[in-house]
Amino acid sequence: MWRRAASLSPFISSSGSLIRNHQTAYNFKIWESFTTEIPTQVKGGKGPFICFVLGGPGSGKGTQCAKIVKNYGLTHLSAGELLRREIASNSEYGTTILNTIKEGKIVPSEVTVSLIQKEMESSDSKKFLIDGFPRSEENRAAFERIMGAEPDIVLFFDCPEEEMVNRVLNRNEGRVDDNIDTVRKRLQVFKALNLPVINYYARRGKLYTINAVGTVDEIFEQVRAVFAALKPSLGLDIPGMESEMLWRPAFTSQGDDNFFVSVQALCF
Ligand SMILES: Nc1ncnc2c1ncn2[C@@H]1O[C@H](COP(=O)(O)OP(=O)(O)O)[C@@H](O)[C@H]1O
Ligand SMILES: Nc1ccn([C@H]2C[C@H](O)[C@@H](COP(=O)(O)OP(=O)(O)O)O2)c(=O)n1
Ligand SMILES: [Mg+2]
Repeated sequence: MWRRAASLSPFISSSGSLIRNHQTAYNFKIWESFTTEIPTQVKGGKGPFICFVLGGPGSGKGTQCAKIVKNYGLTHLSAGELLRREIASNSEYGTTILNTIKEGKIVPSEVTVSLIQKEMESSDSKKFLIDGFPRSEENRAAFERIMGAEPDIVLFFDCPEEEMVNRVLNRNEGRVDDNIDTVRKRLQVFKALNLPVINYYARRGKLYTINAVGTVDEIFEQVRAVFAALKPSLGLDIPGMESEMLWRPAFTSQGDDNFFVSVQALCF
């Protein structure tokens, strides 16, 4: 079992804060603290690499996580999937979880964190993609308290509400929460409880905001740029991350011009 102190090391300060040029779907203050600084938690085998994946319902988190897994081999833990599995297993919390999800609300943090904890501690992986978590300050604090860990980076899929609603209503996976009433409630909960967490990580210099409008591949190119940007400062120090992944150039299928255009689009 791994453990890591919840304290943070200083950031590498290489290029200062930058302002993004795409209008955020939510008019909040990512731009004030968005930065290209690469967080450097104390590495050296103390804990796994952790990437949280955030965004509203239908913003494309799961879709992009599947591509990250395929390209970079991180272990994907979807908080929502773990909760749905718990419902399906008729566990003691099943009914409460089901009702909470139908209402578009957030399941008590202890339940969700203990499911994540079980997965992480029984896994040999050293690099985790934790999707749909933390969805509230309470989620975040519970993870830090129980796991003694913080994310190395946080991806935020920034998507306009109507696009998210359309995607959810067309998702077609038979989910109890994919209906107009629940998704509207979920959007309210997202704004009230999740945006503050996203802002928190922006202030900590850990947030990478992805414009979630476009084709799946276009969006993934932005994700690829984030992982490429991690390479120079984290080098081979991300436990378990193969050198091949870390040294793979971004946008291999495109020219250098496209690379810089895309990186600027991501960062400014
Ligand atoms: N870039 C995209 N453009 C259009 N539809 C998308 C895009 N990305 C994902 N989708 C679709 O939108 C729905 C929600 O995507 P999903 O990955 O489940 O989002 P989330 O996990 O954030 O709720 C799915 O049906 C998915 O196939
Ligand atoms: N940290 C979390 C994650 C999900 N949940 C619950 C509440 C969410 O509306 C549902 C579904 O989450 P999931 O991440 O699968 O949903 P989306 O992929 O964003 O549509 O699960 C939770 O209570 N706490
Ligand atoms: Mg999802």
